[in-house]
Amino acid sequence: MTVPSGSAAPTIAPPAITPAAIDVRGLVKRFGDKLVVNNVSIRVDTGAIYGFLGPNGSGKTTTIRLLCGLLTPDAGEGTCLGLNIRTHSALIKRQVGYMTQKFSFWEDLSIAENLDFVARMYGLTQRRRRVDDALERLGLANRRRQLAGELSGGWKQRLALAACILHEPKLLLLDEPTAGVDPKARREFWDEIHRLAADGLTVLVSTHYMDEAERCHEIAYIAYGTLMTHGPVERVIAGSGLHTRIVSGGDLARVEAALAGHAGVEMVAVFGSRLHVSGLDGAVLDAALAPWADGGNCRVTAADPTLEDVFIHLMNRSTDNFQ
Ligand SMILES: Nc1ncnc2c1ncn2[C@@H]1O[C@H](COP(=O)(O)OP(=O)(O)OP(=O)(O)O)[C@@H](O)[C@H]1O
Repeated sequence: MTVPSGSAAPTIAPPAITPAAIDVRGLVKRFGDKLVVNNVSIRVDTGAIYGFLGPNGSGKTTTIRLLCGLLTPDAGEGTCLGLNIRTHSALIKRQVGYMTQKFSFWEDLSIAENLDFVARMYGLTQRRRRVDDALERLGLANRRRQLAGELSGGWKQRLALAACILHEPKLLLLDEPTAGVDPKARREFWDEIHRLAADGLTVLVSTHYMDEAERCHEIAYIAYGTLMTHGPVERVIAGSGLHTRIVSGGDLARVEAALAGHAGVEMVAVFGSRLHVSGLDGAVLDAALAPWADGGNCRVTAADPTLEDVFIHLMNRSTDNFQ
């Protein structure tokens, strides 16, 4: 391309730097002699959906609470929404919407009445406008008069989410928000979360579902207080160092039994008519599979590890020091 003489050379715009919604370093939390959060540092971009995964009771909820000043760390520092998590927790809390695992409604009140009740409880101004906005945002407007007790699991979760955004928070904390909800309702719930994030809301969500993890912009895997990996899903998978082979055809149950516990084979599991085999060294894996690929009638192909492969691998490598 030629630049006409006399005109200024085109300038290259610098990459957009998103301010961090959360930026914390070295967070530590103990309950009694149990080290529940061990030196965790995390940065979450504004408008990002950040997922927390890990075994039950391994510190996900505690970490999320520390990140936004709902709990005070024993060590560590940082900011949430630009405010110091130690000294400004009251200010942070006002800008946080928290959907706990146990949201409760008044079953005999309608959806709109439940939301109005929540708005009154929190002393919000412009209640009517806020309730109408939340109903509209979450596709609940047509159901506003339906009793909460009659709602299916998916709609109940939406009502819970509506209650969390009534005060127009900047940060949403969702603690396993779709546990027990069917796949279609879960997908719709996540569509809503993406719409909220697109409008600038930052979302921290804990989940045990792989498909939900894959819908997060970034994820963190926490096992027994330790942050084992974090980043965008593709980077977490690539950084795992795992190699995976798919075995099909032949007597898969026999292959599985032979490979379980075999040196170099970290994981082996049947998925329908295919066997997933993963390990840290591709050559060792191929050597373990050679008798089945060459002598047997199995087909062995290389594949990318899935997120589930990576998480099971991480879980196998971590030790439960909470017991
Ligand atoms: N207030 C508290 N006092 C004492 N122990 C606590 C407290 N809160 C959490 N714990 C303990 O800290 C550990 C981590 O709990 P946390 O709820 O953060 O885990 P989690 O990963 O969110 O679990 P889950 O997936 O089951 O929801 C658990 O052993 C739990 O029993």
